[in-house]
Amino acid sequence: MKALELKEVSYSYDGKHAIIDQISFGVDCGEVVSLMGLNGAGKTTLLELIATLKKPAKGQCLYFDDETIPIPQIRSQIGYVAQEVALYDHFSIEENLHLFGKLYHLQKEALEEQIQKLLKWLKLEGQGNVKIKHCSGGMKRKAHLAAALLHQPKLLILDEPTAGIDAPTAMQIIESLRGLSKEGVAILCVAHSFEEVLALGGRVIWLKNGRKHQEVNLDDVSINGKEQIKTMFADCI
Ligand SMILES: Nc1ncnc2c1ncn2[C@@H]1O[C@H](COP(=O)(O)OP(=O)(O)OP(=O)(O)O)[C@@H](O)[C@H]1O
Repeated sequence: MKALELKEVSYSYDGKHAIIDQISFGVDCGEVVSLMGLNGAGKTTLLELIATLKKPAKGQCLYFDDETIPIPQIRSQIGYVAQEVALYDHFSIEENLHLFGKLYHLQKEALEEQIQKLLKWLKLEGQGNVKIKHCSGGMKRKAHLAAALLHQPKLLILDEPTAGIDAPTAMQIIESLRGLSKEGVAILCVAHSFEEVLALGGRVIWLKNGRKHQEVNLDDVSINGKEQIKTMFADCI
C-alpha cells in the first residue's frame, strides 16, 4: 500500500513564484525515502505540504490510497518531526511525552507503556526525568522523535532529525528509523549528509529549485555506484 502519493504538487508563498514545482513521487508502507537538496531547494516547504500544514496551490497529496480520507484522520496517522525541537523546556522528557500523549487522546496505561517502549528503543532509558533545558542536542532530538511516534503513525515525516548531533548518536537514530521501516512505517526524511542517506538506504530524491531533480534507489546500487552517485550529485549536496 502507498502511504503517500504526490501528484504534480506545486506551492507558492507569493502566488507568483513556484517554490514547489510540479513534484510527483510516492512512498510505500515500509519504505524509506530521503530528500536532499541545497538550502532553499524547498525541502521544508514540501514536508509542510505533506504534513497538511500547507495546502498545495496545484496538484494533490494522497494518503493511504484513499482520496476521501479527511485531514484529521490523515494527521492521526502521520508523525511529523519539524526542524525546530518543539518541546517544553521546563518539563522533563517524560512530562513532555505525557502532554503529547494527551493531545493524541491516548489512554493512560497504553501511553505509559508506549513511553517506556520508546525511551528504551531510543536509548533514553533512565533519562526520562531530565528536563529538556538540561538535555543535550541528541537527547532533545530523540525526545522529539519519541513525541512524534507516541501514536504509532504509519507515515513518519522528518526534517533533518539528526541536525546538530554527533555521528554515533545520528547513526543510532538512523538504526531506529530503519527498524521502524521494517515494521511497515513509511519514512520520508530530509537528510543531513550523504553518509546518512547511505545508512538509511531506500530511495533518495534530490530537489533543485523546487523541482524533483533526480531520484535513485540506493538498494539497487553497488558500493562503487554509491561513490559515483555521490560525485554525480555533488552540486546538490
Ligand atoms: N514563510 C515564507 N515566506 C516566503 N518565502 C519562504 C517562506 N519560507 C520559505 N520561503 C522560501 O521558500 C524557499 C524554500 O525554502 P525551504 O525552507 O522550503 O527550503 P529548504 O530546502 O528546506 O532549505 P534549508 O535546507 O535551508 O532548510 C526559499 O527560497 C525560502 O526563502
